Amino acid sequence: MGVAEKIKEIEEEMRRTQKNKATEYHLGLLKGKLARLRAQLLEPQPGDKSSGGGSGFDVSKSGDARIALVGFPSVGKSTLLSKITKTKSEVAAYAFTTLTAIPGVMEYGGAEIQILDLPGIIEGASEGKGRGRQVISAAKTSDLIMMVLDATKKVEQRVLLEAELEAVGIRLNKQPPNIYLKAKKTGGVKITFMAASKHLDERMITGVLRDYKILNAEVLVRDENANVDDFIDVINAQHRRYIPCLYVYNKIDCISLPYLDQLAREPHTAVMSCELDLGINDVIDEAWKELNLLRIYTKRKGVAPDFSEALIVRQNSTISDVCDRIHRTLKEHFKYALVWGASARHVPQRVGLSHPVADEDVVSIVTK
Ligand SMILES: Nc1nc2c(ncn2[C@@H]2O[C@H](COP(=O)(O)OP(=O)(O)OP(=O)(O)O)[C@@H](O)[C@H]2O)c(=O)[nH]1
Ligand SMILES: [K+]
Ligand SMILES: [Mg+2]
Repeated sequence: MGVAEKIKEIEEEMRRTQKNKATEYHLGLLKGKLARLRAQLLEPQPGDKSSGGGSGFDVSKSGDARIALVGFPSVGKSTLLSKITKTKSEVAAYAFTTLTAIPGVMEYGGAEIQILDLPGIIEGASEGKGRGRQVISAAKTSDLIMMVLDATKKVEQRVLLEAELEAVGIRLNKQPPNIYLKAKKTGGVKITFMAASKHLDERMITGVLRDYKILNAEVLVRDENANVDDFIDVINAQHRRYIPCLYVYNKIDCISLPYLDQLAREPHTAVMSCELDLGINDVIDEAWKELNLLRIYTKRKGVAPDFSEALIVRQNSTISDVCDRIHRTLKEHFKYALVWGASARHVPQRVGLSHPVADEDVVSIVTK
């Protein structure tokens, strides 16, 4: 029996099994097996270069971040790319207009963001239907997934897409589980719970580990809410990607106002109409927020700041990180910095290396 058939069989058994306290352990083991088989499916097959699990489209990363446009056919991914970048990607009313990854560059306040237009995917994509596997592999390399949805279609489209991404190890808007796992050579399995766990116990953990042939390990469960899915994610950490996701509903020109209002209130969601040029800027602003990056503009003494080029740092960065981005040895000569912007209490504020910066701050470094 091939891996794909084994997966089908387990999925079937899980569907047949009623969910209750008595079957919890059995279901947990099945989930572990399923994740193990899916990981096998993602390993590149010998002699299989293009459709192989691991490989996406051959587009090199560029700029400060990459956003992947993922969605069913004809939801308007290429229309959006053509609107927000200088790249033109073919747009048409029929499904699978886009057949490969089309990169474009979006300028955003001095930041350069690569936008990847991708072929539409369909249910079964994670098992390799259509270009599904390649599309998902490309999505896995992105810093943000923009899930483009057709506001006129059923809400289930979103759940279906999420399940496809989930199946290949993408976790949307989620932090890695707070569980420590280290395989050992000897000593058996040692499990410590930092607090009484609501969903995990020793039997479940050792049972799943045994299926992965891990017989010696140290496990530390730090989160009382962690469940067996989280534990399986930790075992399969090398195949997991935790990626922020912005749900973008397009074609709002075709839906009612109350429904539009309802969609717009969902978390991590933005709504737009490429046709009427509505909401596009909000989509871009929201995407920038989800990326968790900060734009810092540098200023030389006596000269106006240069807003055409931003230094990009991660959220929670400090002046120290900004210095590192400017030059490797700048900190050695650092005296103080002047900051204008949201992070400054008064402008300009004189600060040290540990001062946390905010998006769109203007920073001037004064050296000894
Ligand atoms: N009503 C309406 N139609 C739109 C909107 N945006 C795009 N469309 C139409 O939707 C159709 C599909 O657009 P595409 O951009 O080709 O969609 P896609 O997601 O790239 O499709 P594939 O590449 O085939 O996966 C085209 O006929 C567009 O003109 C919109 O905001 N409102
Ligand atoms: K299309
Ligand atoms: Mg397209």
